[in-house]
Amino acid sequence: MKVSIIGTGSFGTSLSVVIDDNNNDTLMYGRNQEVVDEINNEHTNSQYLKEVVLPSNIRATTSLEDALVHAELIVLAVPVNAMRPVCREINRLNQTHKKKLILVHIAKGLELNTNMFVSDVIVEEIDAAYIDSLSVLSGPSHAEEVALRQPSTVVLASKYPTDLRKIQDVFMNRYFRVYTSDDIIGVEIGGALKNIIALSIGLLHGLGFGDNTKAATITRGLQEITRLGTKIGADPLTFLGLTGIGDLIVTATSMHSRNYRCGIMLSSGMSLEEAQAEMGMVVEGVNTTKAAYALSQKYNVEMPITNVLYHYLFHGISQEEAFTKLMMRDKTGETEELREILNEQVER
Ligand SMILES: NC(=O)C1=CN([C@@H]2O[C@H](COP(=O)(O)OP(=O)(O)OC[C@H]3O[C@@H](n4cnc5c(N)ncnc54)[C@H](O)[C@@H]3O)[C@@H](O)[C@H]2O)C=CC1
Ligand SMILES: O=C(CO)COP(=O)(O)O
Repeated sequence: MKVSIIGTGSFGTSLSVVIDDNNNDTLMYGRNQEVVDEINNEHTNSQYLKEVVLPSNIRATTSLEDALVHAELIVLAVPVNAMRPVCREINRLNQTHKKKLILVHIAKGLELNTNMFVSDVIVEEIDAAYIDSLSVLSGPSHAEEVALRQPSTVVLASKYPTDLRKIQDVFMNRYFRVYTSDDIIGVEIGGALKNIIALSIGLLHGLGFGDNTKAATITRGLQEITRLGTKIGADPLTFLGLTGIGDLIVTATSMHSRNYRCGIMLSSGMSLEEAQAEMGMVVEGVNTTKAAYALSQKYNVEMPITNVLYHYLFHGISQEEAFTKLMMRDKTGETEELREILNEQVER
């Protein structure tokens, strides 16, 4: 297949290796001329993936129109905050070309201010008449390891009933196993909200807290992600899978994770702005904490960790207040709140 990857950052570049290994004709679009030249001439992308040599047939362009014309399938591999402008531009260019688009996005987060899922942002910006299919690819998959062909497993979930098998073949191979799902809400919520928990655990790690506290945060974090997701209409089983607990483990326990590392930087006294600038790559957990906090209020779902991180990051509550809020909140059964939400779903 002819595949265009929109975005020459960490994950877009690592997926170019997978897609090229599967004998697809791979073109990357990037807005930065130097990065594009480096991919074409040196077959590296040293700003985002050090020590990785890309297959020499992967090409890159700074022309979004060329990428659109080339594509039988488009992989949208930009951060959440870039998804809307990029899709708007694709849609504008497509008024001339009138292509029916097969779209796969890989962004993990919620849009700031609108609190929307990425797939909904895409649908808002690209004319329905031009969308043939729209899927999300998500799961435990650090770009650094995918690019080195380390065995990884992900999930492809679609918004529309579509021929997922055809898309699965573009990505799947002996080191990149792709499962399918029809629960796009669950897959997107899991991918987005694990960043909040990873950021929290990075903070805890940096502040010197131990394994008990981290295990509690991962487990109770999954519980609150599942509560919000189920309330919004996700299948609760999705959170037991790769895009739920799987991505939570890989992100909340790894120095590859930008969210985890951002938490560590904050614990050393850096401001949010300083930590994000130092990272030089997207830290989706920051905006997603704001958006998820807003959703928890809107849907009246208890999300204590998200709530505390939100107030810690944006309203300067102290560590002591944060722990009091978490440890001394109203007494409850371990699964009581989730059970109530599940019962509501059954009644509907
Ligand atoms: N890095 C990883 O291991 C993984 C990342 N993701 C998700 O993928 C998304 C992208 O992440 P990364 O590739 O890691 O980010 P990154 O920070 O490494 O790269 C982002 C890329 O997007 C480009 N970009 C930003 N705004 C743009 C615009 N308006 N037009 C064109 N290009 C634009 C940047 O120039 C850069 O090349 C995020 O939502 C992240 O959560 C998903 C799976 C794994
Ligand atoms: O989503 C990821 C791996 O699955 C990467 O997480 P970070 O954005 O925290 O690096």
